[in-house]
Amino acid sequence: GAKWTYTGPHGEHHWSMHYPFCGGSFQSPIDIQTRQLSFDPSLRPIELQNYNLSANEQLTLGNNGHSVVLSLPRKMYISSLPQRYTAAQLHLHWGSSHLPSGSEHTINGHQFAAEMHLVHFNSDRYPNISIAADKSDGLAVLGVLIEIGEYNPVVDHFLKYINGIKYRDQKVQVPAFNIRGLLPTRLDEYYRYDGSLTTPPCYPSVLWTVFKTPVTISLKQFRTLATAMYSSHQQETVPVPMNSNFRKPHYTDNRLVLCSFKR
Ligand SMILES: NS(=O)(=O)c1cc(-c2ccccc2)cc(-c2ccccc2)c1
Ligand SMILES: [Zn+2]
Repeated sequence: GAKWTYTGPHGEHHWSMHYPFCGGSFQSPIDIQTRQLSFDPSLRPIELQNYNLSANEQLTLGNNGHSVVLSLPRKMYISSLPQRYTAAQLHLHWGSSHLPSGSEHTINGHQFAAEMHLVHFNSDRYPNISIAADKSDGLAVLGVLIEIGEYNPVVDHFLKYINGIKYRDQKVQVPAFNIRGLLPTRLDEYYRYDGSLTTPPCYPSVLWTVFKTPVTISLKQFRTLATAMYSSHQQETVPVPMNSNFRKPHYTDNRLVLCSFKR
């Protein structure tokens, strides 16, 4: 598709020129206002199957020009939703080394250092993620807020290979690991709303689950994430550093934002 960026003439305010849904409704991310939440007792703990991958398997870690993307095997899925949502990939959004705030979802206006998205598609209804991507019940994304603190040994399972994917379209194979370890302990406490892809084409096709509890990475890990990669190809004369790859929050309008927990 047409090129898009997070700043400049192809930045998010211009996305709708080539990607009309980006100017539409049900857009993500949003600012989660905890005083406006509706507790929904029917929101069950998130249940994940086959997330505990073995080191004998390999995953593809890539630079797609906008983020670091880790491919996930189809045996991984969410089993607690009305239909099976099968894993496709995970990727991150972050700030810059000078401004370590780059999450997409914010809580009461507070932006976290980064955010991880685990993208799943409705495999009960659609044969693959490309077909599912623009369907209203097509995708389910798990959002994990990331703040700077304790070193995160699980994130290093892929972060330590990031210098092999410095440039756009580079890929490396990495040993798989327990993807569950990337998520917070409490999978029963989360925010839930209907939204969209936070990047073009911004399809309003995402059932969002944002966990209440952030995970931490160390400042050193954050700086690695925020400074290692470029959005440009290796052979390009002008290297474009990849950072601040987050979309600004959108108005919730009259959308209900649910939560699975009281208080
Ligand atoms: N941020 S997100 O979760 O809404 C998201 C989902 C998907 C996505 C992935 C597979 C199938 C369908 C949708 C792709 C991206 C993306 C991020 C960076 C660059 C390009 C695309 C982002
Ligand atoms: Zn994302």
